[in-house]
Amino acid sequence: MIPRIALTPGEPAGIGPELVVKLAQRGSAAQLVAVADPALLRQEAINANLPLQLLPFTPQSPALETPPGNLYVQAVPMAEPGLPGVLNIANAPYVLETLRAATRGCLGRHFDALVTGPVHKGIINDAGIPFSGHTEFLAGLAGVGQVVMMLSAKGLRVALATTHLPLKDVSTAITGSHLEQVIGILYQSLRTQFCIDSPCIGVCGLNPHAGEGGHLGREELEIIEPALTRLRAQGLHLIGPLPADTLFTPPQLARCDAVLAMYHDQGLPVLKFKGFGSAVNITLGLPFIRTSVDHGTALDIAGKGRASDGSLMAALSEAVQLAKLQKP
Ligand SMILES: NC(=O)c1ccc[n+]([C@@H]2O[C@H](COP(=O)([O-])OP(=O)(O)OC[C@H]3O[C@@H](n4cnc5c(N)ncnc54)[C@H](O)[C@@H]3O)[C@@H](O)[C@H]2O)c1
Ligand SMILES: N[C@H](C(=O)O)[C@H](O)COP(=O)(O)O
Repeated sequence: MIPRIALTPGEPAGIGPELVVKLAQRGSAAQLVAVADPALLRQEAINANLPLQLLPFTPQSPALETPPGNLYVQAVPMAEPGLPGVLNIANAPYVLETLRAATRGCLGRHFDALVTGPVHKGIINDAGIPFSGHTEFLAGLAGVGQVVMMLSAKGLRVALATTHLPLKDVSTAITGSHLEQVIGILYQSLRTQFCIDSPCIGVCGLNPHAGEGGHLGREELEIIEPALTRLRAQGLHLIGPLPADTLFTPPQLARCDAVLAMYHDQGLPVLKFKGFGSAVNITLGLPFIRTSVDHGTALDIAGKGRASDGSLMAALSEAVQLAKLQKP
């Protein structure tokens, strides 16, 4: 099987388009289809002094491998030409349209997976479009109520109970039924997508020292522990809730196939310290495979030829592996 992968380069002023052009230089045993403005990709190739031939993508034809220096393209036009490092609200709708087009292709089974480059959440909001991240946006497009963000580095998987939420709203968002849904999706994905028969999930507490028996917060006693008890009764192997600074130590991590952090900056700094540059962001619970890079738009180095495509390569490789598992 030759997997057909949709690639969205993300924010046109960021490093995403450059990384997609770099990735194309390697060629691929998968069919790589950039869902993007062809003029942007051509300009990036000229800037980087790299060869690039854009080939038309026809969803009805059988999937083909991608020769080095080539890229299939499904065209989505930008509103205005972009400059590296310079955000432009006029192009925010373009960024979202690439995601809509790629998602339609995934839902219609024209693509076997979606690999996303980094978007700039701020400029999309500045353009007047509420947007908190791919994870929530793709769930909305797919009509799925709950998905789970998981980042994976060598030897560590970290999933999040809440994603792009102000810290002051985290505690109220962590309800028993929410945790049961999130842990249920994580557990099933570890079994079916990552082939772990009986996964063990380590669950962080929310408060310092997991609440210190109720003296430093009661969410562990009143919400997290009861949810874990209900899930254990269904046969799930769960550790915790443990203080995050205990769970993120080598002896505890050695017991777990994944860690569930209660909020973004409880889990992702640890994951990125371990694997930034080659880690992969995977959305669990979507009706299609979606992986992404572990970094942002890096406006400070856009157009300077310094961006590393390590995480994009890892995201592509993970997507291909998951697609082959799903459709051998
Ligand atoms: N997958 C995504 O869409 C995604 C992920 C993270 C952040 N973001 C968004 O990106 C924007 C900028 O975020 P930020 O500045 O916090 O993080 P960032 O990852 O863009 O940059 C942090 C630092 O890492 C460097 N860096 C990042 N990627 C690199 C690469 N591939 N090669 C070399 N150096 C690299 C940058 O130059 C910068 O110094 C924000 O709007 C944020 O929301 C998007
Ligand atoms: N939370 C992610 C990170 O820090 O790497 C990033 O913002 C991307 O999230 P989405 O895939 O939802 O855009």
